Amino acid sequence: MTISLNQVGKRFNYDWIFRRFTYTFSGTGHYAILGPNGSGKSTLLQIISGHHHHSEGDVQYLFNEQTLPSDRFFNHCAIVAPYLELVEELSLQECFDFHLHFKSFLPGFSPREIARIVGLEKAWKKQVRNFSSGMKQRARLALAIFSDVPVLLLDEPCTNLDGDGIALYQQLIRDYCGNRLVIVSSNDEAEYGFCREHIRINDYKQ
Ligand SMILES: Nc1ncnc2c1ncn2[C@@H]1O[C@H](COP(=O)(O)OP(=O)(O)OP(=O)(O)O)[C@@H](O)[C@H]1O
Repeated sequence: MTISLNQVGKRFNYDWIFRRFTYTFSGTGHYAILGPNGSGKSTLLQIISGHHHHSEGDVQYLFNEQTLPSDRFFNHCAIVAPYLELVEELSLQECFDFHLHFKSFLPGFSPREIARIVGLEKAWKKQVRNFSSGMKQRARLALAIFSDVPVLLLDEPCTNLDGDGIALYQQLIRDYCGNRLVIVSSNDEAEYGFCREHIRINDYKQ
């Protein structure tokens, strides 16, 4: 997968959040979008994912050397982000079943096995509404990282995780993300330390 942004800018009302962002994300690269609070990291990730529309410039997706319409990109990526809510009424088991209507898991992994790997085996029948915030984040990570997709978009992926949770996240990245395109929006090195490419959003103000 190749994602190319050419002269992309985003404006909310009269405020430009960033401008003239030109960059290509490709192959199995690992990229970190860095910058202080409110600088536009999350907004850029949401433009890449298609959740937000850009105000100027072009975003193009290339898959198997063919142009992918932007409304099809969603099938090829999985997202972890604080604004993406789990369905609170469902149990973890139901959550995984629901997810499987849209995306498959990596070959060889059953939902139960995935729950065990992320330390949620005891919560299998528990309603998500009764999960702690860290348990919800583990569930979000599980659903995204074990999705059989070539692109992972991670927005503040260690939000609400304790030390063990952060170590788990880093292990999941090592074990399952080596052969995928990963873009992390963060200002915490524990979240993006594995990324070789660093993009500073503050370089794209005006
Ligand atoms: N829907 C919106 N309407 C108006 N302004 C918005 C909207 N969404 C984001 N913004 C503004 O865009 C700017 C960038 O926000 P964004 O969430 O992308 O920052 P961030 O770098 O991810 O910050 P943080 O590190 O705090 O998560 C902020 O000034 C924010 O207030």
